[in-house]
Amino acid sequence: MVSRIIPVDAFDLVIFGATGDLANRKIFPGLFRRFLAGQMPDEARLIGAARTEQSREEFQTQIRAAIKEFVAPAKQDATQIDAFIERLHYVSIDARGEAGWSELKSLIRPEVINAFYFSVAPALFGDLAERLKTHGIAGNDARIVVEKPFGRDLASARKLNAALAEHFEEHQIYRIDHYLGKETVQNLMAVRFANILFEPIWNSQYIDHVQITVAETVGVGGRGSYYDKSGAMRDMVQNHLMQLLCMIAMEPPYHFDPNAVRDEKLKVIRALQPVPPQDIVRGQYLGWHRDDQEKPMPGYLEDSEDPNSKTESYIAMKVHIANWRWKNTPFYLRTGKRLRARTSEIAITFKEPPHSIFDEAEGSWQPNQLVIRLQPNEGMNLKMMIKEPGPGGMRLKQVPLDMSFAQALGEEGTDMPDAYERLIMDVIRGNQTLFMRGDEVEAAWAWTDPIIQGWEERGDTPSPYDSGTTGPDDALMLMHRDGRRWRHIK
Ligand SMILES: NC(=O)C1=CN([C@@H]2O[C@H](COP(=O)(O)OP(=O)(O)OC[C@H]3O[C@@H](n4cnc5c(N)ncnc54)[C@H](OP(=O)(O)O)[C@@H]3O)[C@@H](O)[C@H]2O)C=CC1
Ligand SMILES: O=C1O[C@H](COP(=O)(O)O)[C@@H](O)[C@H](O)[C@H]1O
Repeated sequence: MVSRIIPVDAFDLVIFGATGDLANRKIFPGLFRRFLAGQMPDEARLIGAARTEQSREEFQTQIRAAIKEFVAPAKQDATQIDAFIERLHYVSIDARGEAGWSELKSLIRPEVINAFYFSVAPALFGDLAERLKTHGIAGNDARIVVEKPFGRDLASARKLNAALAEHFEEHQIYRIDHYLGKETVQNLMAVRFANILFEPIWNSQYIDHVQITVAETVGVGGRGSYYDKSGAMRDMVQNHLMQLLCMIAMEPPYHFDPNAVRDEKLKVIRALQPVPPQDIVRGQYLGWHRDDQEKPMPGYLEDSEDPNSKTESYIAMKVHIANWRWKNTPFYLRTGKRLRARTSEIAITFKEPPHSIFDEAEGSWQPNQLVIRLQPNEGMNLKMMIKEPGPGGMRLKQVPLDMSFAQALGEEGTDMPDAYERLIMDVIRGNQTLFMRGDEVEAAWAWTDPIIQGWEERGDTPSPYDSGTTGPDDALMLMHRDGRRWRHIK
């Protein structure tokens, strides 16, 4: 079975920052894959824009190389690449200058969908928004797509929102959080709201706690200067982990509709309790000499190039949501770089049955757990108690009801669009459900800011941890002292 392709209408998509890393690694390769999938109409036009002076042909050569490097060899069909490349145009534009805009205007067809992807530093968002309007390029139906980071605190996020709002309505603004474009993250909503099984027990009466883990093996090398001003809290928790938490915690929206979904997420963010310092562990990775590598891998302080940096590359925290559904069910979040494995998952641990009828089974009982694997091997695992087979009496054993989406769905489950492809196509379709609304981003910063300010005021230093491990030992204590354990990162 092959996945159902929903065709989009004709469009002109301008990518500002077309010579940059994100455009080359994700955006253009993703657009090529959508082209291969037959989702791009013949009339689609893709226009790259950046300051670099180059011809259309030189830009086409750049994107050819990007496709070669970042698209799987099995998809490298020369005829298809030629056909895709034909759709590419290039305009040299400085976001802060006036040259190039009339050339861009001449390429934009007002009768088709117009979208403008700001794949540039956030400091340029306001300049681009303003010039798109003053040069009469973006009409009232045009869409703009903005990348993260959307601010570094509440004040800067408000400023960015205000700068965009001067020229565009909220329904035209698509704030990207690429986690929302991941297949399994959307599956969370299907699992919760398309099945009757879970909803009656989806609350603090039945759920003991929730663990959200996004573990990475990569360090911050190459992005040290950006990351050092950000840290795991701003880079991952304020956005990606927050969105995962919202998907688990939100009330059922009345409809799968952009504002209905985002209203419910916003309520969750607003209900997040302040987090006291004892409920947060920050870490920073140390250098590592792996047996299989000749050279030692640098520690965070070398990667960040600031030998005194107090920025965290790891964070674990216990979060409470102050509402009826979640009172007394903690959410434990953790994310870090240079950990043992690349694993992203959400684990929901249920409470024990109110009374056990199996006296002999005492001690062997383990809680039901629903584990939703976001990556790798996307799928779900429901851990259940059954009788241990054999004549040994009523002894209980925990077994997994494990489903890998790839296996369950066959070809349909393996050839999924990646997050960026899906989100760009949603922009063209005009569907904002998987994009963050301005008030949502501000609410997330309003919760994050006091936590970061507390570290800065106290001069907190992150705990060092060995690369290739599960993070600092203090993070184990965060759970142990509550009589709980983190799931193993493997
Ligand atoms: N790379 C990634 O994996 C991710 C990136 N992001 C975000 O995406 C955005 C782009 O990131 P990335 O591609 O890595 O950045 P790069 O530094 O690699 O690229 C920046 C792009 O902006 C262009 N640019 C810079 N100044 C101007 C200007 N004054 N006018 C017009 N264009 C300009 C540059 O081209 P030129 O010099 O030719 O003008 C280049 O094309 C950033 O906001 C980043 O935070 C978010 C998530 C992941
Ligand atoms: O936005 C970001 O996400 C990546 C992790 O994304 P994934 O899709 O590979 O899980 C992270 O490495 C990066 O620091 C952060 O900016």
